Amino acid sequence: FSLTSPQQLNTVDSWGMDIFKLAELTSSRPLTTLTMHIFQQKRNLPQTFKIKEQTLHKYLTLVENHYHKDVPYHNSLHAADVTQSAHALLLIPAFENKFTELEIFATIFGSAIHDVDHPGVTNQYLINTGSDLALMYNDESVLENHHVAVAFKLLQEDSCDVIATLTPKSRQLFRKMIINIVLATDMNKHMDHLAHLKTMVETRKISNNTTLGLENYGERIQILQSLVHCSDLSNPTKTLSLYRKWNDLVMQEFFMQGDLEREQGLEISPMCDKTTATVEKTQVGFIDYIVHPLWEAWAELVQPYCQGILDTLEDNREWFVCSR
Ligand SMILES: CC(=O)CCCOc1nc(Oc2ccc3c(c2)CO[B-]3(O)O)c(Cl)cc1C#N
Ligand SMILES: [Mg+2]
Ligand SMILES: [Zn+2]
Repeated sequence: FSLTSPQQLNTVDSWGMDIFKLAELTSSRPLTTLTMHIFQQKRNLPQTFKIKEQTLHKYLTLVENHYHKDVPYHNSLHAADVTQSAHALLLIPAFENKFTELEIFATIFGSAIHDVDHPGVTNQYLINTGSDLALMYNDESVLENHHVAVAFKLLQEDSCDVIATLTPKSRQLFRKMIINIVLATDMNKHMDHLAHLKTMVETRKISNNTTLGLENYGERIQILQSLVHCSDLSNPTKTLSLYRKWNDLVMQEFFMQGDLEREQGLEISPMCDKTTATVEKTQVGFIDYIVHPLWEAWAELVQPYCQGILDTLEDNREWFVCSR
């Protein structure tokens, strides 16, 4: 797997990396290529945790194969995009030497697996249709629980256990962090999460200490959860051409779900009815109620490092307003 790393990979540290181009160059194995590159070239994690290159490659290939190629948005390209975005956010100077190697490992790993085996429909759809997954997880964070369970199940495959060399204590902490990070990507948890982030920003202001509160696990994991959640909702903060590509893909996925709901005589979910939805209105609403408040809080927490990202988000919103 000494992939001659496509020159695209030398933009892996930047916010504007074109992951679509990487997918073309790697015959659509972007997740494995990108994550190997970040682990090895950028973070030296196999060295730190004595992970054999073959084990890491085999596991990432298995994970990538468990993303659905026929799902327009929630496939391995989205996972690669979130992983690269999370990697770029971890490089913010405010975080320099703030997180342990295990926390960095968990953040990159958690991003790579955070949507594995996503079926291309929402939690609500799985609940409404009485799916086996909803039955399994009692309607609570159904997809997110499934993503974590699949990721850990795949570790048990032959020579795929990338955390075999960790001490039992580190394995336990790693697993706890992955569960906390991936379950925090459930949109049902978004408002609680945003409230906690705002509290963290306020307390930092009051105590006007410039350093981030990183005393206890609760605060540390909350920053990593926010970092991955922001990466998961980063499409509108990227260059307009990238954002419009992601938007086309997610609307295809939503409309496919709407078609399924119409066929089954179910109420059609918000944003999923291709006969009524106006894509631009959907995006302006998503930015105004979800994405901008989150990124505004995040930018304040790490100021001034994400001001440019917030500016792009606001410009992109204006573009969608004018184009509807
Ligand atoms: C162009 C975009 O920015 C698309 C982002 C996804 O578009 C939405 N996603 C929403 O919620 C989720 C956000 C994250 C995720 C999921 C659902 C399931 O897996 B995931 O972790 O990727 C909501 Cl509520 C609205 C939109 C809109 N538009
Ligand atoms: Mg998800
Ligand atoms: Zn996602």
